[in-house]
Amino acid sequence: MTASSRPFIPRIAITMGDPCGVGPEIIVKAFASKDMEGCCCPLIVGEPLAFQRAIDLLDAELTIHPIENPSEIDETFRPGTLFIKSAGELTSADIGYGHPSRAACAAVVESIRQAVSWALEGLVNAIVTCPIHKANLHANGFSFPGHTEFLQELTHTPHVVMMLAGPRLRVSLATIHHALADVPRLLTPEILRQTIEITAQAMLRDFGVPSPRIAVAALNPHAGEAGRFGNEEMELIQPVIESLQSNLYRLSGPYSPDTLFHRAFQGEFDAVIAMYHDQGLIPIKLVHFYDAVNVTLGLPIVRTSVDHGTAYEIAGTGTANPNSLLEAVQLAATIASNRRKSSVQS
Ligand SMILES: NC(=O)C1=CN([C@@H]2O[C@H](COP(=O)(O)OP(=O)(O)OC[C@H]3O[C@@H](n4cnc5c(N)ncnc54)[C@H](O)[C@@H]3O)[C@@H](O)[C@H]2O)C=CC1
Ligand SMILES: NCC(=O)COP(=O)(O)O
Repeated sequence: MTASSRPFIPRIAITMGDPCGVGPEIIVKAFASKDMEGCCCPLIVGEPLAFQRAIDLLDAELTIHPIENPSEIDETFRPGTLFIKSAGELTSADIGYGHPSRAACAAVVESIRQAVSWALEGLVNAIVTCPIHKANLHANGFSFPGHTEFLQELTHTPHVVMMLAGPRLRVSLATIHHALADVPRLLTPEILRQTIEITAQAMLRDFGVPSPRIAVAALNPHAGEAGRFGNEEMELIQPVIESLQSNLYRLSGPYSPDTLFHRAFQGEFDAVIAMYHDQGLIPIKLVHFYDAVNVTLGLPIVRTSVDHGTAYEIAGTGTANPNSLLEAVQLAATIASNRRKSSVQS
């Protein structure tokens, strides 16, 4: 078989996240299972000590194989070997379970930076990130609210959208990590337009959904009840929806938020645009906590992530569920393949 006739197996860099949380454990569980078999060629960027500790904790049948460059691995995944690029030198004392570590911050940030740099160079087809402890990073000089904004900066992307995607519900956020009191001021026609258009493009190209049905949530109860509970629907959301009617996607709303997510979950819509973080994430985590994936839409690279955080309180207990990570890897592979197909066609 020639290189060009070989099936496309995406190479995926997975970042360790905070080594004091559940990141290394869920990675080890994923690498020890057969669930990634055939889907990709995965490698890790992080602190090898954290992975050896997780292997020992779980008594996993895995061997660590250090690498320097993704091109060193060319085989479709089979359980047994954890290929890892070291991202800094930490000691066991630096990565105590379940509490923030100042010493680990540089390696956490470097692992993300390295994965993005490989993706921009075309050495990997996608990156998957494990959770970081935001407050700890902020306290130690990291100036971004989270991965999303850091990746936006590293890739010089003007606007990105956070989507949480589960099997029956997909939600894009018009605003992300902000105080609730700031949300009405941050919701501008431009932000709404970009969120809707980037979501529509991703539904078409990345998710392969033709003519996607996109529903826009209202901000206020009962979609404002004709102005009685707020004017954002009449003055902002409705005009933006009317200005964006397209023959590529089906856009509608603004809908009462209290019933919209149920309707989308029942299959009436392919994606929902939520106005703020908890409006969108509460419903999706209620129904898809273990199988939703965080996807950054609009980037030139493919990035997915687990939907959960560092879970410090269970770190080191061996009880972390790896399913969101497995879903994130599968979705990254699917998006990478879909992007490749669309670039071949165009
Ligand atoms: N993508 C990322 O980097 C994310 C990072 N975070 C960060 O994580 C830290 C902790 O955030 P929390 O709000 O406490 O959320 P969390 O998701 O870490 O924990 C919430 C609850 O879910 C449980 N949980 C989380 N993941 C689990 C898993 N894989 N298996 C079993 N149980 C699990 C935890 O034990 C806890 O009871 C914060 O610093 C936050 O900023 C939160 C979300 C995403
Ligand atoms: N609540 C979702 C979240 O915090 C993920 O943020 P990011 O690190 O992916 O930007």
